[in-house]
Amino acid sequence: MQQKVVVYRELPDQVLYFLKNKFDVSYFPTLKDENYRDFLVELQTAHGLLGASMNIGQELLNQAPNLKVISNISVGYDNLNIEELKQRNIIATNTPGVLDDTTADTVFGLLLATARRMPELDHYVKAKKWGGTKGEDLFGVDVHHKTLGIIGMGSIGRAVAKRAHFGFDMEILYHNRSRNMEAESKFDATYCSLDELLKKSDFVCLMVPHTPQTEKMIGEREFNLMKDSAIFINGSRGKNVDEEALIKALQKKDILSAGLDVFEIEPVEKDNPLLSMPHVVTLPHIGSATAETRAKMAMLAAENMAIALEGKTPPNLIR
Ligand SMILES: NC(=O)c1ccc[n+]([C@@H]2O[C@H](COP(=O)([O-])OP(=O)(O)OC[C@H]3O[C@@H](n4cnc5c(N)ncnc54)[C@H](O)[C@@H]3O)[C@@H](O)[C@H]2O)c1
Ligand SMILES: O=C(O)[C@H](O)CO
Repeated sequence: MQQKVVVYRELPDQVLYFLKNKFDVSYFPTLKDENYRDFLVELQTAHGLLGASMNIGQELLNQAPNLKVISNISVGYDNLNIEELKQRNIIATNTPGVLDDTTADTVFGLLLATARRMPELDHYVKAKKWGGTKGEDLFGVDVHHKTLGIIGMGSIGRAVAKRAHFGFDMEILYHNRSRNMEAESKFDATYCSLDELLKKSDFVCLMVPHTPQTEKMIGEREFNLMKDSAIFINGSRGKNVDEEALIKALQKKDILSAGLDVFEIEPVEKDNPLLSMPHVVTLPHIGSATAETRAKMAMLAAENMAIALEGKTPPNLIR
């Protein structure tokens, strides 16, 4: 009998074709209130679940008694409780590597856009305010030759460092769980304590996973340590930051501005004060979202699923 895979994300045709060749596929390109019941019914007989970012807790797992594999189309897996999955003999996989450059492009783009106030200036031009001379009130700050502090020198952190070092002559400081020799030798990055990084950096870029240890790791104390001229960039997870403290730091001008791809609550709440700060640049958690990279992530997730359901160890097993 064919094994069943439930998919809860829209997939490129070739990925769907690949899965359908091997499995009985129940496909939910989007999950809404209207089809959630059907999704739960399909889950009852599913061996695999493939998608991205849905929080998969006990309640959902109780609806999936035959589940053996969860394949995330993302590198982050804070939507899963790995210990709980282990107890249930369910294995999980993610999609590292294939999104590094695309995500680093977004993060660096966010850094540039925030430093040079590009969204604000775009509004200024389109609002037909561009008359005569442009005064200092429209100026941004330089990125090149400044100091970039990267917290989390993993795959994406290194791709950000590469851009900063080779493209912008930046000095790179980093803080990580352990020293990263590749970053030190290739990008001249200097390892330092979190506090030292916060005090010395012109740009602070957060690239750690969301775990119990990183939850709200950047809060009031950390914003106070940053320079008044610092620009904070978060390309990781919103929950790694105390968002209330970030809002206060921006309001009190303890830091200059922020570029954010991620928020504590997503989609971001409509009354979030960050949305009414013109100098704060916001993106809708879109770091890896190009058609090419999302297709690669989806195919890698499908391959992980296929290998795992064959009873073999998938390349991106989360341990
Ligand atoms: N914005 C987006 O669309 C987007 C895209 C991809 C990834 N992400 C996020 O970025 C994260 C990092 O991705 P990656 O592929 O570089 O992962 P990675 O595992 O290669 O790197 C993470 C790094 O963080 C370090 N780290 C972990 N906990 C730490 C701590 N408490 N203190 C200091 N350093 C710590 C690790 O040592 C590692 O070097 C993902 O987990 C995900 O949450 C966001
Ligand atoms: O973790 C990831 O891969 C990104 O945040 C996309 O969800």
